[in-house]
Amino acid sequence: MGRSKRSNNKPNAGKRSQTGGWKEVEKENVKWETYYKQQPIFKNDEEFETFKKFCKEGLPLTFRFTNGNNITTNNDRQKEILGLFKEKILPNLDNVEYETEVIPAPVTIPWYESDEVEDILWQYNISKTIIRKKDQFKKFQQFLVMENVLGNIARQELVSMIPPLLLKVKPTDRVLDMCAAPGSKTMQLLEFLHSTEKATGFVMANDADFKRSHMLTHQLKKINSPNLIIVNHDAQFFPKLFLDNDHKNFMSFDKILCDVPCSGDGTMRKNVNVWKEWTIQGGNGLHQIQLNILKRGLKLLTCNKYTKDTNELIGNEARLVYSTCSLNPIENEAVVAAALREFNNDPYNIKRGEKIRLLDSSKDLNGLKRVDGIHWWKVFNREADELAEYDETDEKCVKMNKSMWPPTKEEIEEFKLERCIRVYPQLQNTGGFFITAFEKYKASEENAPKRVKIDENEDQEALAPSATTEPIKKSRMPRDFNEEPFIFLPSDHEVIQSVADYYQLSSDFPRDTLLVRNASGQPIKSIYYTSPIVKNVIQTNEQRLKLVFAGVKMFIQQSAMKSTPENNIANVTARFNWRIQNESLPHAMKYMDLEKNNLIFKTSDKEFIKACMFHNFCRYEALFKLDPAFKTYIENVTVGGCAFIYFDRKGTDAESKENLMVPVWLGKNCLNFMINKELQTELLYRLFELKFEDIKAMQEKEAKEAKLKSTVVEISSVDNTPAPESSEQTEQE
Ligand SMILES: C[S@@+](CC[C@H](N)C(=O)[O-])C[C@H]1O[C@@H](n2cnc3c(N)ncnc32)[C@H](O)[C@@H]1O
Repeated sequence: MGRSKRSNNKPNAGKRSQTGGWKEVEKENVKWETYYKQQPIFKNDEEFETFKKFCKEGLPLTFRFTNGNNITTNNDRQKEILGLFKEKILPNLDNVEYETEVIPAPVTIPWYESDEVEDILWQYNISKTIIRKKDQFKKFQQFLVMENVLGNIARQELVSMIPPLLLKVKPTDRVLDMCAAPGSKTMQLLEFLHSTEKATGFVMANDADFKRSHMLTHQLKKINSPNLIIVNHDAQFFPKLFLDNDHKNFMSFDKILCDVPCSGDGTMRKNVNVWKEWTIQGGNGLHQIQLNILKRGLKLLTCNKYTKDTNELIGNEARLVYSTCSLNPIENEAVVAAALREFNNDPYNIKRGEKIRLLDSSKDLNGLKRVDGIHWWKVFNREADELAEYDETDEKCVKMNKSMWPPTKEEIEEFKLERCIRVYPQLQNTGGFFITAFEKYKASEENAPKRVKIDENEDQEALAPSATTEPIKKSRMPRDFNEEPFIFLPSDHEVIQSVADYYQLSSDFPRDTLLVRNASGQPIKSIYYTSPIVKNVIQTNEQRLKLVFAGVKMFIQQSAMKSTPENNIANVTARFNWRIQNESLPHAMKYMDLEKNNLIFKTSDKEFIKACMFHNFCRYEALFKLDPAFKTYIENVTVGGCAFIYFDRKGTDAESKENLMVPVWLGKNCLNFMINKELQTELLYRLFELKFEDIKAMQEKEAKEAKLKSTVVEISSVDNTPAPESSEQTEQE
């Protein structure tokens, strides 16, 4: 393997010293070493030394080809970008020489399977430092960054991808990600939810940290899912949500991810400060909160039911995955054992006949090298005293919890902690991770206690301030005071009527799931679209949820034409100022008839598309010359509004090329592709094989010219606002 001490010890692995110089973190920690050597994790010192050696090295690069925001259509984009990587980038990465090393080519990871596309996950044993230093990698890095920004490639540590895989999310699932920020696992959950055309379930991503919960919004925008809800709660007290408007039934979740806060000692290859900061107290101090979050998750989980005679699962399997990026048994097996012990002995659960157990995942993720969970471990206090058992009268046990100690002999039999998964850095050159899957089930009826009527109020989860059955007064509304509200528009609202008419959306377009985010409740700037289930969850639980984000921005009003009482949008016939946001087009497209919709101009002419894409404002005369059919189209369409160019690439090009539909703004004399600068770059590279340098030069030239003409070219703005007023200005000049 191309691993050299020098190349993998990253120079940025440190912190500025007080004198201003760069101080490298020393990759040694005696407390950590002593602690782990005493645990029954590694067979002998030699095995520990191998572990330590890997912990000191930089991590390989891992990247996954996703379907980006193309989630509701087919996998053509994913296949095309993967094909491009294999054809144009990969050949340059084979056995690259660097100083005295030869770095082998990237390899695929077989256990990340997708039904549709092969080879979606890659690992390349090279550090970021070399990538930046060596010119040969420049194209590869530009490609990675470009596709990552657009959400077509996910950069995520290999082991961090395991928990969502084990959750086995289906498009119909109600999914809760309890500790979600920064959101790399939520991305995967959404990818799985949208693995078929129609996702009827949803993913609720939660984080207790207010800022981090807002960060999730930014991160997850890449995937632009109308089935996502972002909330901000302490997961220990996550509120029980109602299922329906009459507030009679509580909702349970089919899949729950509990990727809890942890000491992170499995991430020391990436987060070098762990070497400096690791203490015994770090893990000990997190044990209780980890247990509380896990217990809350188990409470909210759907209970699996089995047939009486054959013990077969009825319906879909519900499961919860608990994970940490730590290898410390106090944060892992001790938490899992305590949850099993407490849940299965809780009189409330016994009364309901509900139990929990660990699932056997040994047949899952075929090819992943892993080690079984452990049954016993040593417990140390912050002074590193080894404590044989918990004694509340012993001073040494202050700040310790009884649940930190290993299970009894009987419990070992019952708990099956070997079903937990431990992944060590040396097994397949990754970080360290701990993962285990739980199910909640009803004991088969022969053994179950007689059915008893359950009084929900007995449920101790009233712990949660917002989980009372009393209606919550306005002053106690959990949403943050400064947050804009989420207000659904009535389905017969005139603006909805007008967008549906203008874009010729079919009658099954869900007109009642569009919302606005302003106090007036009127569509002023943007209209967001959610899936029906998301609308139901939000409306039913308005008083309980601290909602951060939901919905994808679908319609945006052009600032040039504000809707006023005098200028009633419904009366505007010559011009229409609500455009469709490019990223949300895959959702809207489902309700458009591509054959009959006369806003769509179809072409398979590469030169035509190139001309449109190359210039921010492309004059019609030039385009008429390239494709005379476009003249007829323009003569019959309303200029001064949004329309679409559909680029059919199957006819002219080889298979597995993505057909593209792009929103355009039609001015009086020219056309403007409404895509942002990042997508413009990507498409010019992907479709026309232009070099990055040439694309950049072209974009700079366009921007300069636009400036010279004092136009407001906003093609690069985040909102990809095409600024029709600027088209107008350009045309007038
Ligand atoms: C290990 S990180 C989660 C990583 C995330 N799952 C991912 O893959 O990107 C733990 C997260 O838990 C959040 N957190 C800490 N305490 C929490 C609590 N009581 N409830 C919910 N989230 C919490 C932290 O803010 C942090 O973002």
